[in-house]
Amino acid sequence: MVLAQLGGSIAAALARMGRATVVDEKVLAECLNEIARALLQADVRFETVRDVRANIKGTVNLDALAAGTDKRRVIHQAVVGELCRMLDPGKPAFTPTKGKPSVVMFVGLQGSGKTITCTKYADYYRRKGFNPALVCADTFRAGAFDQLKQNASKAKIPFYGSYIESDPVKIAVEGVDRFRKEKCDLIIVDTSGRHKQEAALFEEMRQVSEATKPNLVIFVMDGSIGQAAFDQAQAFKQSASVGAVIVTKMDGHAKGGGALSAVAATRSPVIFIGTGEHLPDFEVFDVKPFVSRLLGMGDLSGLIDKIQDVIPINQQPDILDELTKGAFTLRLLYQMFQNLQNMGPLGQLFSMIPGFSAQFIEKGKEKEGQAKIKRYMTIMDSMTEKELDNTNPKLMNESRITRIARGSGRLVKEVVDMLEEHKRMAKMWSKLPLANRKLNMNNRGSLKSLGNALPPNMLNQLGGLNGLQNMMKQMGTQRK
Ligand SMILES: Nc1nc2c(ncn2[C@@H]2O[C@H](COP(=O)(O)OP(=O)(O)OP(=O)(O)O)[C@@H](O)[C@H]2O)c(=O)[nH]1
Repeated sequence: MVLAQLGGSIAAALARMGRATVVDEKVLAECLNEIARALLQADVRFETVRDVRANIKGTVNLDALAAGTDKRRVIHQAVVGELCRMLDPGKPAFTPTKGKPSVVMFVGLQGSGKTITCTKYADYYRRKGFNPALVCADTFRAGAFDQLKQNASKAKIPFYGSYIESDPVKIAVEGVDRFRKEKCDLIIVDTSGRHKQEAALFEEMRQVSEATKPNLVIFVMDGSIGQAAFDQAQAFKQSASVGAVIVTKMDGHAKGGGALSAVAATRSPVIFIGTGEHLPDFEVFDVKPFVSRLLGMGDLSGLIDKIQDVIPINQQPDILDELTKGAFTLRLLYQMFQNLQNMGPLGQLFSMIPGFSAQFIEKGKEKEGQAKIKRYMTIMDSMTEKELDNTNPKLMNESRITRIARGSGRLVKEVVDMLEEHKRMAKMWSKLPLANRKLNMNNRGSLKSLGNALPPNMLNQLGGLNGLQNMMKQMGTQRK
């Protein structure tokens, strides 16, 4: 996952604090030191880190806590709350409405990833049922139109541009008019970039904007510039009435934390992040779910989106009933893995599932995650029906484990590891109150808002893979 290292360090600091016999000022200070170090390493501004730290300390106030209060929980909540605050500009951006024509203009420096991001954005909304179109008003860079054309064709999105016309305003107006007539509800205008912020760029942006009257101007920024994002975002915001930001190249960049927090400090909402060079490498940026995923606590709303994108309704297994009735058996785990394998980029998915460890999430380690699932499934293939449906912890004795290992061609240690992992998930599952297992949600909107509204620790409580299964079940009733 994006910023897996930062998330991992903060989660580790919290876990260490959680293991302390007594949580006192010293333990809290150590935990905060570790968190501050992790944030600084992710290139978050010193002043921001200082404020985060002071605010957590102010919120927690150990001395004032009533006897019997779960201090670990209070600290955990304060950290999550502060991380959210750090990344939240406090105002939402314009979002297009299906069936109602919107014009969205993209601006940014050359090489920021603007062109591919336009297509990712169009593709994202196409998958949501919109009818998007792309207009290439970048006449500055030779080859810009070809690049957009190539991307757009690949994504099957209509496009407009010209090899000979050199006036970006003319192209933009023609393109927007044409797609308005064709009843496209999301017309995306890609504008020229420049190597640096310069007057000519801002003047061109102003002219295109005046001529096309966009509902939203999106500034695309390279996330690897870290804290420098503040000045850049500020300059674009002032010169081009930027309404939202997309931060690209968040994959594998330690400075991403700096970029995100710096953009937020300009009070510009970050709406998506780019996490690679391909179309699906694009994630909605929503502060609470992002922080939740960052700390390995899952992101239910993102997961719903993903599931709805990839799994046809008639292929949804109806296993919620089994889950609500019975225990979290190995058979259920097997079925969940089976479903997960159909869902595409595993790294992205795992980070949305509460309870999955950071190793599953880290970008570049998806293959290992996938291999692990395959391994687990091979092991389970060698189990008897009784073993798969078993709820008695004593059943899996040495001789059974040895037999399963031999049968699946895996090491005994691997079988034991899998059983341990299953035990961990089953434990999370068992902690969940029965009422929560039967979440009754009637529409996608309420599901999404629930995912967003839940405090992260509650998301955590939803535990393991059961949240996923609840949602799968819901999909069956929502997509009519
Ligand atoms: N790793 C990574 N690379 C990205 C991402 N987004 C874009 N890129 C790459 O960044 C490079 C520049 O992307 P372009 O789309 O050509 O950049 P641009 O901003 O449109 O450039 P101009 O049209 O000249 O303004 C390309 O090699 C992209 O593949 C991302 O999220 N991650």
